[in-house]
Amino acid sequence: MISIKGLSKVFKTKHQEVKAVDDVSINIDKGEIFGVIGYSGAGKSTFIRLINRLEEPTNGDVTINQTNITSLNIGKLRKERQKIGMIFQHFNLLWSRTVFENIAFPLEIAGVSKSERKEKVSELIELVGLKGRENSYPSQLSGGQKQRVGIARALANDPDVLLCDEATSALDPETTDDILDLLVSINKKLNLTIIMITHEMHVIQKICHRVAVMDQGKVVEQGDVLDVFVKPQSKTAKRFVQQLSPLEHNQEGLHRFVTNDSNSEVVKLHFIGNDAKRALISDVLRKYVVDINILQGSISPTQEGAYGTLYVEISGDQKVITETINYIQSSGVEVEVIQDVD
Ligand SMILES: Nc1ncnc2c1ncn2[C@@H]1O[C@H](COP(=O)(O)OP(=O)(O)OP(=O)(O)O)[C@@H](O)[C@H]1O
Repeated sequence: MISIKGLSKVFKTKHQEVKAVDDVSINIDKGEIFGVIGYSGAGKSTFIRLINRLEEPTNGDVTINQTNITSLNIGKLRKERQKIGMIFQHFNLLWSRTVFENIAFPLEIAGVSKSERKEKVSELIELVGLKGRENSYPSQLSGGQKQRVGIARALANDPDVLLCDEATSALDPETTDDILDLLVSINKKLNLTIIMITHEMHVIQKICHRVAVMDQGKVVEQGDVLDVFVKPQSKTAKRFVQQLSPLEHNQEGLHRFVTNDSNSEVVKLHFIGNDAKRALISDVLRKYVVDINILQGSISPTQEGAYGTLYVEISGDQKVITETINYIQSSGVEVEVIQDVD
């Protein structure tokens, strides 16, 4: 549905050139929530602004529903932009207008009649959970409520795509989760495609189906959220994943828990999707005469299912330990034998 090919943006200043976005290619499916994560300065904001041409690309193409956005003249671009909603970190509301008037604004610009505007705005107010606040001004609203107005306004012209530029970065953790839940429910209800720019791995974990990791203008990794979380390939993705769930990727200090029994192996088990719900340990103990000492573990939910990691020490007869590991592996749970326990 969205095809981004070889997209680049070079900013030329007096003394230097900055490649803010460097040859980025991404395909996004209809109804997908696609996350783009990167540290400050990675080029995320520039990238998202290139999609609706708030920023003009230096090179490359953005095609949405077969329309090449990059080649449109300004008149056609304006029309096409009505199908691309956008929300911002600092909400960008009109402070002299009420909630109702803010949401009605894009409809006024699109030339929608007063009675239709009223109907549509009421529908949107209901959708984002702001009933009763129609006549409030932005200054009278909390951050979460302001972003709900931003979302309603972005949806006014029934867009095909919603661009979210750090939409939860100014909110506290609880309000962030409320807004993320709202975005998921809108995505499901309207089958709306959402592109989410963020520096928070929690946002990706909670709502995205796929993710691209940006570093110095380039996409250094992209894939299903579960895959990137379980097996991050790039240095940047590894850093992000580790921040979110340090336990899973940090085996330092494990030596404090192992028995140092010569007849034991320390292994790391990776559970993905439905495997995370299995009672694997009791299953193994019913089948094999071994002891299992749980060292550390965690489980994290994502939009695409849960993933978890468990470090265990398996003790017993070496032959039986090997059989146990083979059995766990054959049941679909990935096993990594840890040779040197830190
Ligand atoms: N208008 C501009 N003129 C010159 N350089 C710019 C301009 N906008 C962005 N840049 C540079 O492009 C690079 C990418 O910036 P961008 O804001 O896209 O990154 P970001 O990942 O969104 O970071 P942040 O989250 O801090 O905004 C940075 O080096 C920035 O200084």
